Order: sequence, then structure tokens, then C-alpha cells
Amino acid sequence: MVRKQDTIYAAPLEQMVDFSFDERVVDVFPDMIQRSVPGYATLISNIGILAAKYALDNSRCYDLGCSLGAVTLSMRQRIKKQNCQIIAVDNSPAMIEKAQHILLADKPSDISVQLVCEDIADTLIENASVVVMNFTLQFIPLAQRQALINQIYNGLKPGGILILSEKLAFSDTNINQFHIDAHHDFKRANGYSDMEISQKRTALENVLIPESLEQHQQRLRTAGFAFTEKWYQCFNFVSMVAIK
Ligand SMILES: C[S@@+](CC[C@H](N)C(=O)[O-])C[C@H]1O[C@@H](n2cnc3c(N)ncnc32)[C@H](O)[C@@H]1O
Ligand SMILES: O=C(O)C(=O)C[C@]1(C(=O)O)C=C[C@@H](O)C=C1
Repeated sequence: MVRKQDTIYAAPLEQMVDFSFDERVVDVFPDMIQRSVPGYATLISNIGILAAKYALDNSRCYDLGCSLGAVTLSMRQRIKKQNCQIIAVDNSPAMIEKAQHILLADKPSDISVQLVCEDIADTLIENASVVVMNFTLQFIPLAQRQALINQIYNGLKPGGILILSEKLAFSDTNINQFHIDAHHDFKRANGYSDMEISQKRTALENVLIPESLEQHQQRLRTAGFAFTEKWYQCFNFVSMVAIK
């Protein structure tokens, strides 16, 4: 499939509007995320490998904030269990519609996928062996994050896994700046101009609220997760696991 190039922030914008996962973003999303998140492809393939290790027969695997279903496809390819169903949720109708086409074009599989267009705050998590949020929690209002992690903990079976990837903020100003600069260098190396980087940063400011690793770990512990571990980091992008 030819990837349409992301040029959304290439020209100067007269009026800056908050970033949203609308049709324009959906249209260029594979290119945008690949060029914006260091290690995205590595994350996707290893989430499939982790999911296959923790998925159980007769259980559900959730992909919360699924976008075009990259995590879902990776899990579906790797999981070899009986009666294991994937529930992929996103509240962007444009994402879900395109994800449906991508899924139908994929190889047939024994693992069924249910695509749901709803707010993940309303998603009933039950009988789950695997829950993935790959760069989704950062878009949820801060005040709602603990309740969501609690819901996930309660819906997981004992031994079940939450895989949580996030853009981080660091409490030490120098460390924070080091990672922001390195991330911007990564974007520049992938062809984004200084104007694109700066305009997207402004558009994301009120929408993507990063927290520190310690804040995430504390929230996971408060929910009841006894085991948490960071398994991936490149610059200010990390992925954690929490096991019930
Ligand atoms: C950065 S993208 C996730 C990328 C995707 N997980 C992947 O690995 O390709 C964030 C997604 O979360 C979705 N999202 C944000 N807030 C949401 C909410 N409250 N409920 C459901 N989906 C949400 C957005 O529509 C968007 O598709
Ligand atoms: O582009 C950026 O600067 C980002 O922070 C990356 C990020 C993300 O982490 O979700 C932001 C929005 C897009 O969905 C793709 C990637």
C-alpha cells in the first residue's frame, strides 16, 4: 500500500486549531505515526509477541484507541489460542471506518475482531487476558485516567497484561529538554520541517498531556497492579507492562 505523506502542518496556518483524529489525519496516519514516534514499527511487532505470550483460551484482548488497527493486526497474527476475541475501540468514526477496510483486506484468521466506535471510558472490559493502549491514555483527560486504569485492572483475569505506551514528560527540566530536542531531531531526520514540528507541537499542546514515568507507575500501583515494568524506551516515548 502506498502511504500518503503527512503534509498537514507544512504550510503556515492562519488559525491554529487543536489536533484531532479527523479525516485529514486518518488519510495520512500511517505515514504520520511512523515518522513521529521513534520505534513505532518495533513497538507494534513486539506488542504482538507480548500479547501472544499472555493471551488465554476463551478470553478477550482489547486494543483501546486502535486507530487503523496496527496493534490489532499484530496481535491477530501472533496469538495462537482457541476462542480468543479482539475488541478494537476508537472514538474517531473516520479511524474506525478505515480500520474496517484494512481489516477486511488482511489475511483471514481464526481470531475474530470486533471494531467498536465509542469512548474507551464507556468500554466494558471483561474476561480480558490482554489490554493494549498504544499512545492513547495521553489523550484522555487527566481526571479520568485513574478510573480508566481501575476499569482495566478489574476487567483483567489474574495473570493478564496491560501494555501501555506513552509519550513522557520528565520532572528534571534538563532531562525533559534533552528528550524533546532528540525527538525533534528524529522528526527532522524523517523529513519534517521546523515549521511542521512547531505547528504540530502547538496543535497538540492542549490535547496530548504527557506525564512522568513515576506518575504512570503510581497510577498502576493504585489500581492494584503489583508488577509494572518499562520494557521499551526511545527518547520520550516509552512502553510499560503491568501484570495482574
Ligand atoms: C496515537 S493514536 C493511537 C495509535 C494506535 N494505537 C496505533 O498503535 O497505531 C490515538 C488514538 O486514540 C483515539 N482516542 C483518543 N481518545 C479516545 C477516547 N476517549 N476513546 C476512544 N479512542 C480515543 C484517537 O481517535 C486515536 O485514533
Ligand atoms: O507528533 C508528535 O509530536 C507526537 O507527539 C506523536 C504522536 C503521538 O504520540 O501520538 C502524536 C499524534 C499523532 O497521533 C501521532 C503521534
